[in-house]
Amino acid sequence: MDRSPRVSIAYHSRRGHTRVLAQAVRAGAEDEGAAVTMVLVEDVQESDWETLDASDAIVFGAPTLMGSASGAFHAFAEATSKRWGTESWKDKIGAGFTHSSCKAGDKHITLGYFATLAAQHQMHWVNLGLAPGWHLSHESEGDLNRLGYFNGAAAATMGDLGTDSVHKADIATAEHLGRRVARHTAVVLAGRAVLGIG
Ligand SMILES: Cc1cc2nc3c(=O)[nH]c(=O)nc-3n(C[C@H](O)[C@H](O)[C@H](O)COP(=O)(O)O)c2cc1C
Repeated sequence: MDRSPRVSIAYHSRRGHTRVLAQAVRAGAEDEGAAVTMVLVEDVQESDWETLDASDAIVFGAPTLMGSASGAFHAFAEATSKRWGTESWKDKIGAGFTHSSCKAGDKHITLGYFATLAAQHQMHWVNLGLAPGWHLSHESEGDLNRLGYFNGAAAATMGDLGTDSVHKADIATAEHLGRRVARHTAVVLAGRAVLGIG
């Protein structure tokens, strides 16, 4: 493969916490050599659609609101139906992350929804790839994947706290996801090049 993996992060954030995660995913992916573009799903321009269409991987991100991805993200997901119709995102890499106030807060539904959206587009889902942290008595809240999710990166910040309070372990977990997506995308691109399947 003679080019960097192209990774887009398509996300929504109301108050900035999910943006902190998006920036961490970006940092991790860039650390692994990916070219990363951020797409704000509440304001998708034609150039953003072109960026998404040209991406090797798309990472979905949104706060969990009322037990699922935010309404703005769902509106974006509906707008991707044109790509669904043309199967133009088929075989891209997909992954996801979410933030909410509660430690659990039904975030698994948001991550599961992202995986379903990727499956509808016939994409390949990359999970978090971490054992759960902070689940044995000698472990700590500072562990990677401290909230114990598998389908993507999840973070929790109490509802009255600002973006400075996003937990360092959650930021590191999001960085891990970005590195994993970039690495896996590079492997897929190299494999396709060797096999001559584009
Ligand atoms: C309408 C609404 C619904 C919410 N629903 C949930 C929820 O289901 N679970 C949860 O843990 N937090 C919930 N929250 C808290 C949000 O997840 C939290 O404000 C959000 O993740 C902050 O991220 P942001 O700064 O990126 O917008 C809700 C907040 C609002 C305003």
